[in-house]
Amino acid sequence: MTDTSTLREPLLAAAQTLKLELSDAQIDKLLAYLGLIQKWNKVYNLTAVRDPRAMLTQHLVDSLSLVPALRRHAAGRPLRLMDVGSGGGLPGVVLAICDPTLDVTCVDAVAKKASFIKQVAAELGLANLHGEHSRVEQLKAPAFDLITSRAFASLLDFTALTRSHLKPGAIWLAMKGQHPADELAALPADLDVFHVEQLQVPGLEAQRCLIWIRPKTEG
Ligand SMILES: C[S@@+](CC[C@H](N)C(=O)[O-])C[C@H]1O[C@@H](n2cnc3c(N)ncnc32)[C@H](O)[C@@H]1O
Repeated sequence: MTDTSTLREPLLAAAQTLKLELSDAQIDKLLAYLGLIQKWNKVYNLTAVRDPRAMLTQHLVDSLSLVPALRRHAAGRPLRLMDVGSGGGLPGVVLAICDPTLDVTCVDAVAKKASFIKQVAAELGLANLHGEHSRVEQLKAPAFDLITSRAFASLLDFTALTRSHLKPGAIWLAMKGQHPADELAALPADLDVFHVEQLQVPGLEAQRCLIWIRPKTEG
């Protein structure tokens, strides 16, 4: 596996800034995951970011910024989560590592990316991580408590394509850059955007926010 030991200190510092408690084993797994992305990037075409330090900040720490909010919401409940358009597993793999009570399915339309997730699950011993090769609109799977996405689609497409996969009472969590006013305005009236949360990503100047949505009829 690629040596990621020089990234341990910056990762620990980022976790501390996010006030995120992570065990040594979780830090080890996050670094090992980064090592697997670096090792297999050319084969699986996972990310355009090549520099390991940039990968740490732009992908791993960016995904980690979602974890405090998710822990607050899950409060230790064993929830089923789908990360749609997960690509190389962002944020799905990071969530599976940081919260073992979540059962995480990473769905992607590209077979190689779903294979990479299965490989990560096997190599890191993550029994709560699954890779599914499917367009999400054709996915056959039991319903989920939470559906996340990062750099996947507009809020309208994200919610429309995945609505049939929500359990009663389930919610969507969309990771976005700048506050997406136009995308929010395009959502149908039967959806409730019940929280828009600013995220601070240590080391990133860019704006980030998290959009919490649920169906009004099932809220
Ligand atoms: C820009 S990438 C983002 C990957 C990852 N979430 C990230 O933040 O790095 C978008 C991903 O969505 C996948 N995708 C696009 N349309 C899809 C669909 N209808 N169902 C499942 N995956 C899809 C693509 O194959 C691609 O891997």
